[in-house]
Amino acid sequence: MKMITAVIKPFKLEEVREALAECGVNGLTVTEVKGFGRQKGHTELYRGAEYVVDFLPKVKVEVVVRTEDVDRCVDAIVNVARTGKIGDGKIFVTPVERVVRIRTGELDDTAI
Ligand SMILES: Nc1ncnc2c1ncn2[C@@H]1O[C@H](COP(=O)(O)OP(=O)(O)OP(=O)(O)O)[C@@H](O)[C@H]1O
Repeated sequence: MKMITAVIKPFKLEEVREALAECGVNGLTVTEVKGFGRQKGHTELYRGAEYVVDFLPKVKVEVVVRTEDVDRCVDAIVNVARTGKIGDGKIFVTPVERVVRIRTGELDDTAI
């Protein structure tokens, strides 16, 4: 099993959720985060003064999938989250050792 962590532009969340649902994903976790990549921050005007905003709002989507489903899910996220402009985000794939469904005690593949 692998954890796919996608940091995306917030307005892309709904499309990413739909794309993952079409891939058979049954659950995921969403967190509002801030970050920067090469995009860095930008300058914003607030009450007439200029402020440099160091961190931009992003959405982090975490989804654990079977290893054989990783490529399909990653492709699905890339396809809908890409605008072609800087700051489209990143996807990280990491190993997951164990999953437990608390209600039933089911484990791993059957618990995803
Ligand atoms: N190396 C990293 N580690 C952890 N989070 C990262 C990393 N790089 C980017 N992020 C997260 O992803 C978000 C979006 O990154 P961003 O798209 O700006 O990356 P980039 O590499 O600069 O790509 P682009 O050139 O398309 O802008 C960042 O705001 C940050 O939250």
